[in-house]
Amino acid sequence: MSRADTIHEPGAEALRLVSVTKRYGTGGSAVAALNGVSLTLAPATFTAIMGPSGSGKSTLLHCASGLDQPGEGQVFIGGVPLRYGSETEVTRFRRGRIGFIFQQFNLMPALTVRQNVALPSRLAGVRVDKRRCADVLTRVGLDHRRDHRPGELSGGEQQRVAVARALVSNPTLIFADEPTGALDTRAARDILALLEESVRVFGQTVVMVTHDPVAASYADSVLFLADGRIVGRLADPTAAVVAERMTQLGDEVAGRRAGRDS
Ligand SMILES: Nc1ncnc2c1ncn2[C@@H]1O[C@H](COP(=O)(O)OP(=O)(O)OP(=O)(O)O)[C@@H](O)[C@H]1O
Repeated sequence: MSRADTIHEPGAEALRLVSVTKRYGTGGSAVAALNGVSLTLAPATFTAIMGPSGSGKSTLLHCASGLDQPGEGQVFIGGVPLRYGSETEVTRFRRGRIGFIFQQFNLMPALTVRQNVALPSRLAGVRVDKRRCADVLTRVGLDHRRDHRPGELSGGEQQRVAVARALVSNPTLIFADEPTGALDTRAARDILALLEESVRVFGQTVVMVTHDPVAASYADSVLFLADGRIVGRLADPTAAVVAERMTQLGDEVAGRRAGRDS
């Protein structure tokens, strides 16, 4: 696969959220998982989302990617408003725009590696480009395992298949929810290197939720969330500085929650 095949044209923005709010439940038991979040990410950037447990990281990823619909606010992907409708419409909208990588890989155990990579195309009713599948499997170093099933692969290899599946439609945006959470250090490094390559070589935009300061240090910047709000941004993060900020943030949030509960 040549760089010219896949590089994305620079545009004004890859992702924009405007005053996105998401509440769960009603009345006294309502939880504001996101509370008026606005952000703009430039193309070909790598952003990590961090924050204490329950701060809204997964909800942010789900709302930004169309897996979930915000209660209020708007989401734009490459300047185009995210559309909600039937599953088919949403799947079509995402194709070529959005790729997902999850902590638990989410591969279909009965399908081969190649069939797993081709699945998003099939679901979107698009012809499966065998050459493209082979190219992305080569990129993640697994074309020689294309006829194996996920159960025959290590966790790190399964996550590399999931990366290939996310890349096959050449999306402008890749959302990763704790992509290294279930992996050992070496396998995690392989996945982070692939995400980094997507940004630096292929011009894609990566948004990654992580608890791991080392994983976050691969990003260009870290957005910190607390209680459903963006409370900080760190450019050129190092693992040590990220770890320190996370400790501070955890203490602040715990202090606020204790104050509310007393
Ligand atoms: N489906 C749901 N129903 C009710 N409350 C929910 C639901 N999903 C999330 N929440 C609540 O919204 C808040 C934010 O959740 P979210 O999963 O986005 O946090 P997070 O930062 O990803 O947490 P973690 O790091 O623990 O995965 C939490 O208080 C959570 O309990």
